[in-house]
Amino acid sequence: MHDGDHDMTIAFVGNPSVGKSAFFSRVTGVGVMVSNYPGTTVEMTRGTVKVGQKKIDIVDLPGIYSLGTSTEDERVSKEYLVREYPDVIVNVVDATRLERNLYLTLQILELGVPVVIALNQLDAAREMGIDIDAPKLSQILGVPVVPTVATKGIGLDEVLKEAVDPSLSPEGRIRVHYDNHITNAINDLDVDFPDTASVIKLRALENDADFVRMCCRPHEADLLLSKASEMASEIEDAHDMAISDTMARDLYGEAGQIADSVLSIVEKDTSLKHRIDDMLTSEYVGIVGLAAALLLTFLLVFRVGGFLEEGIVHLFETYLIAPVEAELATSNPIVRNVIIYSLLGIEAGFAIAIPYIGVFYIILSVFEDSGYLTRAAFLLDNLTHRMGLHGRAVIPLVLGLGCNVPAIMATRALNTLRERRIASTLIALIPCSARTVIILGLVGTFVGYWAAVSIYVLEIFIIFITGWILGRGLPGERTGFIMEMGPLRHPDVVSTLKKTWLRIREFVYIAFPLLIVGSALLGGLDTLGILDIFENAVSPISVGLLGLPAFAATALVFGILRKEMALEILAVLAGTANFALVLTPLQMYVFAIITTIYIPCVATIAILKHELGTKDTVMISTFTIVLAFTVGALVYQLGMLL
Ligand SMILES: Nc1nc2c(ncn2[C@@H]2O[C@H](COP(=O)(O)OP(=O)(O)OP(=O)(O)O)[C@@H](O)[C@H]2O)c(=O)[nH]1
Ligand SMILES: [Mg+2]
Repeated sequence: MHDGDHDMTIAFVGNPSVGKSAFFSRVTGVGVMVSNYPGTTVEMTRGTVKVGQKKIDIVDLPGIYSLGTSTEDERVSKEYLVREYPDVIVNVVDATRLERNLYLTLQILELGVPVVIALNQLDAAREMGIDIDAPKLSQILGVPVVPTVATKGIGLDEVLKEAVDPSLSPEGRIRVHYDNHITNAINDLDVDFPDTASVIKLRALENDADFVRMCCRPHEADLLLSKASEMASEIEDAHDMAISDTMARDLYGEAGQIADSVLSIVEKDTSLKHRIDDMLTSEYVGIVGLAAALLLTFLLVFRVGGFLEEGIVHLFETYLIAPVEAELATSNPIVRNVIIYSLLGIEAGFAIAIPYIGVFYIILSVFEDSGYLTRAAFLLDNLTHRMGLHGRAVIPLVLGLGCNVPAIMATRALNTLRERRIASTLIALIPCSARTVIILGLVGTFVGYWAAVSIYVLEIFIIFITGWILGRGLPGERTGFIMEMGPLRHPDVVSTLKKTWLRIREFVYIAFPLLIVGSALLGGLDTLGILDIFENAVSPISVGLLGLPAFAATALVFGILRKEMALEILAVLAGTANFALVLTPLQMYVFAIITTIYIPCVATIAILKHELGTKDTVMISTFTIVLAFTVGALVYQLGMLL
C-alpha cells in the first residue's frame, strides 16, 4: 500500500544476515547497521528512491526464517507483511545457503504479492565453488531472479527495474506440493473463504491464531480458525504427526529439490579459512584467543585513544581555552564561567570521549564483520547457559561494550522474554564505550593499564554472578545452540568506517548538546554557590563512605545523563584534565567503579522502560545503585587498609 507521497512501496524480505540492509543502504543512501550475524536489524527502516519518474518507498525489515512462530524482531516483519502489504516484495536470498533460504521464499510466494528475487552474495558463493543457474531458478519459481552482490552494488538497479515493471504479477508462480490431505483442506477452505490468501489458510491449519488475527477481521479470523482446527485434527490423526511438521517437511522437500536442480558445486572448500575457523572455535585455543582478543582490544583503545586524546587536549588548550580566558579576564564572572565551562565541555567531548569511543567502534566493526562475534557466541555458549542464556545472547552482550541502548534492542532477537530480561539486566552492567572512556581515560592513564584491566575483571565477575543468580531465580526451558554462523570474511574498510561514523554520529548528536548545556549550567550554578550546598549535603556519602572529593558528587549526578559526562564534568569542575593533580589513585579507582556500575544512563533507562516496562527498569536501576555504592565503599575501605 502506498501513501500519498510515494508511487509504490517495496519491502526487502529474507532470512537474517543475507544482505537486506546492505542492499537497502546502497539503494537509498540511508545509513543502517550491516553486520555479519543474524539479528542485526530489529526495527523497520524506510527510505526513498527514484526509479525513472517513480518515487518509491523502500522498507528494510528484520530477517525471518519463516512465516511461522517467531521472536519479537521477526514479528515486526510479519506484521508489516500481512497488515500493510507492500506493493512488491524483494526477497533477498543468500546464494551460499540456497536451500535454507528457499524455505522462506516458498512461503513468501504464497502471500499473493508480486515478488522479485535478489540472488545475493554471489561473490561469496563463487568463492565456495557454488554455481547457481539463475534463469532456471526463475523459471521454476515463476518470478524474476536477479544475481546480486549487495556490498558492491552489483545488480541492484536491475532488481529495482524488475520490481517497478508494471507487468510483474503474482500469477503463474510455483505452488508447493503439500501432502494430499493438506491440499484438499486448502481447497475446501477456498470454498468458504475465496478471497483469503492461501498462506493465511495454511497458518490457520497450523493453528497460528496470532498470524491469522493479524491478517483478517476478527469475525472472519474466528470462523477460519475454528473450521481449520477441525480439519487439522483429522489430518494429524491420519499422519500421526503435528500438521506444522508435515508442512515443514513438504516445504523443505520442495526447497531441497529446487536447490538440487539449480545448484552445481564446482570445487570443494578446503581452504585456509576452514582451518582458521576450526581453530577459532576449538575449546581451548578458542577461549584463550578470545581472552587475548579482548585484552588486545582494550590495550589498543587505551594506547591509540590516549595518544589522540593528548593531541586534541593540547590543541584545545593552546588555541581555544587559553586565548578565550585571556580575553574574558575582566568580564562579569557569571558570563565568564558560563562561557569557559561550555568550552571545557566541548573540549572534554572531543578530547576525552571521541578518541576512545571511535577506536573501540572500529575494532568492534572488525569483530562483527569478520564473523568473529558469532564464533565468540559459539565458544561462550556453555558459560551463558549457566546464566540461563542462549549462546547468541553473547552478541547483544558484546554490543553492550559499545553502547547499552542498541544492545538492549538487539535482545529482541532472543527467544523468550525471560532471556531478554536476564540479558538486558546484564547489559546494563556492561562497561559501554562511555564507561571505557572513564576506566581507560582516568584509571588507565593515571593509575595504570593493569589497574584498568582489573576493573573489567571485577565487572565480568559481577556480571557473571548476577547472571548466575538470575538464571537460577528465573526458571524456564533451556535451548540448544542453534545459530547461523556467518562466514569468515575480510572486513571491508569502507563499510567499517561507515559503520563507525554512524555510531559516532549518534553519539555526537545526543551527547554534545547535553554536554554543552550541562557545562554551561554548571558554570552558572557554581558561580551562584548552589553546587557547594549540594556537595555539602551529600558529603557524608561521597566523602565519608567513598572517600571521594566533595565535587565528585556533582560529576556523578551528571553521569546519569551520559556516563562519560561524569569524567568530563569532573574535568570541568577540577578546571583541568590532569586528574593526578586533584585525585589520589584510590579515589580515581573508586570513582571509575561507581560510574561503571551505578544506575544506567538516561538513554538506557528509557530503552529499558520501552522494552521491559517500568517495574523491571526500577528494579534494575535500584539494584545497580545499591551495588555500586556497596562495591565502591568496600574497595575504598580495602584500599585504605593496603
Ligand atoms: N560477500 C558478500 N557479503 C555480503 C553481501 N551482501 C551482504 N554481505 C555481508 O553480509 C552480512 C549481512 O549483511 P546485512 O545487510 O546486515 O544483512 P541483513 O539481511 O540486513 O541481516 P539482518 O538485519 O540480521 O536480518 C554483512 O557482513 C554484509 O557485509 C554480498 O553480496 N557479498
Ligand atoms: Mg538488516
